[in-house]
Amino acid sequence: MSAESTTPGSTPGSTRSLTEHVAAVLARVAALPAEDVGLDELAVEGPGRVLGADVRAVALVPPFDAAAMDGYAVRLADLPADGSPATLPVVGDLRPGSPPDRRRRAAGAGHAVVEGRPPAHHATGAAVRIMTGAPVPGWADAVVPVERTSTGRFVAGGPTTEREVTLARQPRGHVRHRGEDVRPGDLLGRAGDAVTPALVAVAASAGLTALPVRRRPRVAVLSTGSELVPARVGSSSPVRHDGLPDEGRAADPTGLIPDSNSLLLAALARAAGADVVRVGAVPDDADALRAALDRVAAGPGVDLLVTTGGVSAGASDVVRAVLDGDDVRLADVEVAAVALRPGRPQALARWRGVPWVALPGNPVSAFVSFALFVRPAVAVLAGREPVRPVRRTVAEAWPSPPGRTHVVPVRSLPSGVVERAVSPGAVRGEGPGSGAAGHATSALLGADALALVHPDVDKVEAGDEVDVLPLDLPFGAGA
Ligand SMILES: Nc1nc2c(c(=O)[nH]1)N[C@H]1C(S)=C(S)[C@@H](COP(=O)(O)OP(=O)(O)OC[C@H]3O[C@@H](n4cnc5c(N)ncnc54)[C@H](O)[C@@H]3O)O[C@H]1N2
Ligand code: MOO
Repeated sequence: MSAESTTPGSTPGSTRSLTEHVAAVLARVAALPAEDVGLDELAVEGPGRVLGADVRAVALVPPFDAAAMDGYAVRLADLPADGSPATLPVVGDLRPGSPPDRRRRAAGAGHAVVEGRPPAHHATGAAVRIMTGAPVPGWADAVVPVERTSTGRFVAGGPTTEREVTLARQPRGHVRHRGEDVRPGDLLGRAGDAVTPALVAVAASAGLTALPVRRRPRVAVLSTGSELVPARVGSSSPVRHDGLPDEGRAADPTGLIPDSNSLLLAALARAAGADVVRVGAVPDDADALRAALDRVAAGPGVDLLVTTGGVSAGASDVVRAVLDGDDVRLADVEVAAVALRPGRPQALARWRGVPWVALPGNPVSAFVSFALFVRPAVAVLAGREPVRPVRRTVAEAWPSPPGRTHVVPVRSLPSGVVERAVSPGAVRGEGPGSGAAGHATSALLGADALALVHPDVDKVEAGDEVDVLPLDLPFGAGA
């Protein structure tokens, strides 16, 4: 994040810039230890694992000289140098999986041992049928593709029938040479790189059976608010579906709303490469929150607690009530007003030693706060570099209230410029919809990045460049 000035806010606690709060969060986490995990497990586990150490090859790839084409292995010296054809006896048939002919290579002469046939000796040389991937005999130095020979083609599964073959030198040898791809000691991946499908495959080819990877961070997410009910189909949904003309606008009789934040944060944490423990909603009751935190923090291996809501100045702000109280389980409390819109009220602490990032409850604020503070923390725990903002040109002007970093959900157009992502309400001409409002979550639906407009800027003009934090790099290799 770029450096910026701080602006006083109404939320109690110290006032700080976005950059300062990012630093405060990251100061509380460190890379988890590395452990060796088998390639078979890594292959099916999915993305999110990061190398804890450099990885080097221990074997040659290819491990032996191998045919790159189905055809005949020959010794070039046995074929006329002017490219005219020669007829050679076919003395063997090598398939992938056949052992290399070490005995004859060591002797430096003679021909391949034919499966089921005795070795043949021909003063003028010989050819051996060879299939792609089979070891090339030590005496041979080229493979002539079958379609360039008198045989024309091989019949799959058919016997070796031809006793001789007519062929000529080809411009290419069609031999994959031992170790030409990878040699022991070659660097395959660096500490901090994401485990990719290619790395798993190359490591296997290069003689490794496991990789040193950091444990996947385990993140517990918990939302607070007595207004929250689980978003379950068929439950006592507070939304009216009575078919009245004002359906969807009717005043909700219960004051309850679906708990969308714990779903949002769980999905974001998963997309950031974490394992997730989703607690769901806890009512605005300090004892209930303390008990929920205890249940999560006492469990095995939770590396980060993330809560939403209850962090501002309201009478029922339960996170504040717990953070402001005296408790032996609580440590290192920082309550901050961050010069950020949305996402100003923030708090940090430890509960039973587990780092706790308390995000505001407004859903867009929670989303933005996750992207700015929690995703980088997950990256650090995982041993990855956090995703960094990039510069992008904006397609259209928009107002930007100065004094705070204005976070605007944007989407990238095919030309690479970005425009604001808007909510259905804004499309209808109602509501703020630009995502500037902390509650207009639907503006996030089409967003692939967050524009971070500097606190000094009061208007973004078409053609301006702004910092943009990509949202679509869930398991990025550190780019
Ligand atoms: N006097 C002040 N009031 C407020 C301030 C302030 O500085 N002084 N800050 C405002 C800002 S900015 C924000 S953001 C919110 C954040 O407050 P809280 O973290 O205490 O959030 P809540 O009050 O619990 O909830 C805010 C809003 O979001 C809805 N919400 C909460 N959790 C969920 C959930 N899990 N799923 C869906 N929706 C949720 C909640 O119902 C509220 O509408 O405070 C302002 N007030
Ligand atoms: O900052 Mo609140 O987080 O504006 O919505």
